[in-house]
Amino acid sequence: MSEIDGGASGTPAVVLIGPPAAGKSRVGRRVARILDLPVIDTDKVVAAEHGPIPEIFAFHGEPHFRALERAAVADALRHRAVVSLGGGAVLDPETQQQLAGMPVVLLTASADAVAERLEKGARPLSASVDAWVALVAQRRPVYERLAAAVWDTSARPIDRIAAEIAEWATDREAPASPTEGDRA
Ligand SMILES: Nc1ncnc2c1ncn2[C@@H]1O[C@H](COP(=O)(O)OP(=O)(O)OP(=O)(O)O)[C@@H](O)[C@H]1O
Ligand SMILES: O=C(O)C1=C[C@@H](O)[C@@H](O)[C@H](O)C1
Ligand SMILES: [Mg+2]
Repeated sequence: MSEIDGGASGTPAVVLIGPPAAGKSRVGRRVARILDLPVIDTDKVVAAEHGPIPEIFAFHGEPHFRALERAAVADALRHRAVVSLGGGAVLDPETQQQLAGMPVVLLTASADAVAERLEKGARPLSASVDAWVALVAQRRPVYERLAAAVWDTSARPIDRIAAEIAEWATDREAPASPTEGDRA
């Protein structure tokens, strides 16, 4: 299953949020594989439909990108899938409302861990570690408020983190064991 076609209608098994380079895309792919679900990466959806994200920022500006992102996120959150959101998607009030009650997992990472990762990709709002640190400091309250669980990806293998998140999501959906009263 690709990262841009979402699969069946429903609610997500896991929604990954967090700062740029925290690992949302990589971890999302692995969690989806374990759960045998499609993965939807909203950055990839926007890029597939509208072109590379750095170009959208450069030619049309951030507000335009956010509008495209909001639509992609709203659609993704209506699917039975593992959904990886873009790092800034949670700033949108409509998205915040839609995430209420969903299995939202925050991925975090230290500045040191991210320093190496930022070298590998073009991220318009995180061109330097200092920019990343400032952006995370500003967003942290929103990330933490929306998260039902948190994993730090700084120093642990992606496979272990993904296995734990998949287990958490499965447990969360398991029907509660019957109480005395229910069994009667
Ligand atoms: N637990 C980890 N250990 C080591 N490297 C990791 C880990 N998680 C992610 N990475 C690396 O960090 C980089 C960024 O990961 P990824 O693209 O998944 O982040 P992201 O949160 O989706 O970022 P963005 O917000 O830019 O989409 C990749 O090179 C990935 O291999
Ligand atoms: O943190 C952000 O605001 C962004 C993160 C990326 O995932 C992309 O969605 C885009 O580069 C913006
Ligand atoms: Mg990503």
